Amino acid sequence: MMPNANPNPKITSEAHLLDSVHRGEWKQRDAWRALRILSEFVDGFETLSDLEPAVSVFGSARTKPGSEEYVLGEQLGAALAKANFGVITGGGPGIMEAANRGARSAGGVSIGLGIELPFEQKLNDYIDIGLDFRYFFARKTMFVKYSQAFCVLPGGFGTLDELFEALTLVQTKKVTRFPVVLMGVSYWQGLIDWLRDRMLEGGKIAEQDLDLMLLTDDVDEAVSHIVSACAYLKECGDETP
Ligand SMILES: CC(C)=CCNc1ncnc2c1ncn2[C@@H]1O[C@H](COP(=O)(O)O)[C@@H](O)[C@H]1O
Repeated sequence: MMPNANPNPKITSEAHLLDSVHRGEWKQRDAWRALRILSEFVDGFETLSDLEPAVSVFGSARTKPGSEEYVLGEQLGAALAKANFGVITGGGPGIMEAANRGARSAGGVSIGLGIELPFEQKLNDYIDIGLDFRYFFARKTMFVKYSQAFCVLPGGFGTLDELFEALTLVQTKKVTRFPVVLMGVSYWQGLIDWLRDRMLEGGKIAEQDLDLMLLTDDVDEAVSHIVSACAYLKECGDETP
């Protein structure tokens, strides 16, 4: 077994909620937890409901400042801000920080939706509107509800979770069709090939499901794709262009 890097991690509220072992707690505590969950939605709705159009940017928490991917995140944040989009991230380090930093440097609105984690964590230094969530599912609702599009840069499990949640919501028409841009062709191409060769070939998804994503390295292409998709959606509703 791998040694745990932190032998005494804090037990988060979400870990208590999802605990499937201590059944005795369910009856006494979960009803109260429901109220805390509700308050998280209320805070999110109240803080974000006046937000101008925005785009969520996802990507690795581990990307180092100054790296090629970090610079791409900064450029994307700045270009989105110049196109009058607020930039929403998970509020953490890495790509999240890069996109917030780029947005702020271009004079845009920079939003961070942080998450309580078992280890010390604070919002990055480039955020104008910041919220801290205890529950991933409440936070995810905010990303979807207050974004016009998702941009996904290279990342790990968290990034894939956010990408596939968005694609599932669009595919099942739980949200109106909105643009999902994958940035970083060499990083994502293997995944796209696998989706085509295994999922599509195996009949697990439809051809049009792959069309939900634009794959590019080009920040201007990403932003103009989002701008035109948003203009189309405004005019025509959620019919596929
Ligand atoms: C150094 C480290 C692991 C810090 C973790 N700190 C985090 N702070 C905020 N959001 C996060 C964090 N880790 C993962 N996420 C969420 O999951 C995505 C990144 O996960 P990953 O690094 O690709 O898997 C982000 O878009 C974010 O929404």
